[in-house]
Amino acid sequence: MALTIQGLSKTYPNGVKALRNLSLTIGNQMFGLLGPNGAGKSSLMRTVATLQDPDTGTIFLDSLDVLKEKDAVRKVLGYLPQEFGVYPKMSALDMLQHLAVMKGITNKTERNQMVDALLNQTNLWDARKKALSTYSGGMKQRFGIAQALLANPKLIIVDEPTAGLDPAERNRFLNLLSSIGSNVTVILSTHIVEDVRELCPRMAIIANGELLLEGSPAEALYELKGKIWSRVVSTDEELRALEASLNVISTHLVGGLHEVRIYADSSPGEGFTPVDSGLEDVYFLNLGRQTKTN
Ligand SMILES: Nc1ncnc2c1ncn2[C@@H]1O[C@H](COP(=O)(O)OP(=O)(O)OP(=O)(O)O)[C@@H](O)[C@H]1O
Repeated sequence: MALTIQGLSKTYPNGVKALRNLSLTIGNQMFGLLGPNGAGKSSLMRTVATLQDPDTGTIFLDSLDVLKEKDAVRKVLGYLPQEFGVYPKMSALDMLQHLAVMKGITNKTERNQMVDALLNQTNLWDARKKALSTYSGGMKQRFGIAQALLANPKLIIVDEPTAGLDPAERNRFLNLLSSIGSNVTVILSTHIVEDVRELCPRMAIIANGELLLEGSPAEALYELKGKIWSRVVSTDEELRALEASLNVISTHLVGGLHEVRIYADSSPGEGFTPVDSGLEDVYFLNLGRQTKTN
């Protein structure tokens, strides 16, 4: 299914402009929505999930008008919100059964099969009778995916699912996401560049409610080929001097020293070596461009 978002704007009653004339087309692939905290990702995801209305704009899921035909959208939607709420003393098994009934799966045999399959798929079978409140962060997120996959959704939205997971659990979670069928549109909203690099053939970068880039990570990386230069600087003064004269994309501390990454068509000066571009360069470069134009 294709999701077509056009001219979406939202200003909250407190005056915060969360979405500014945002347009995006999301096809049948895992789509990475990348942006820093406060970019507007959750506002966009909640709007697509029919939980809030924009001030202006339209959203279509194929020919379905998302903002008008909310019940029809909810039937084909699986959603893992950023805050999944309070985890009850209920077991994963009972909770999934309950949610399946709410989703209208009234046939008991069908429901049991679906719930058991999801518990297996999300590797929660052994813990299915334990209270959700006792689950670790990673188990909770896997349960979140299990409930999002109930009733075979055509559109799945996961909002910042890997934040706070340890590396092993994050890996497990990303593998689980990538195992979701290719006939489903999955939107992965995240501020973690690596999540998008590992999983998404298409992506968008948003910040401050605006679309900064839409495309494939591979294309975006190709555009930076040969234009990223790195150097280590040892003092803050040196760093500030570089920041004042060059297009500094990012600085990282490596063993207590600053490793500076620069965007330039040719060598920016002595001591710089050309380095492979990474998706993080694409991300920071786009965020930096926005800061400069605002
Ligand atoms: N209900 C609300 N009322 C007022 N302001 C809001 C509301 N929800 C979000 N905001 C503000 O809108 C902006 C966008 O928030 P949003 O949660 O959509 O961003 P985000 O990209 O998901 O970031 P985060 O990762 O921090 O959740 C932020 O400045 C946020 O403080």
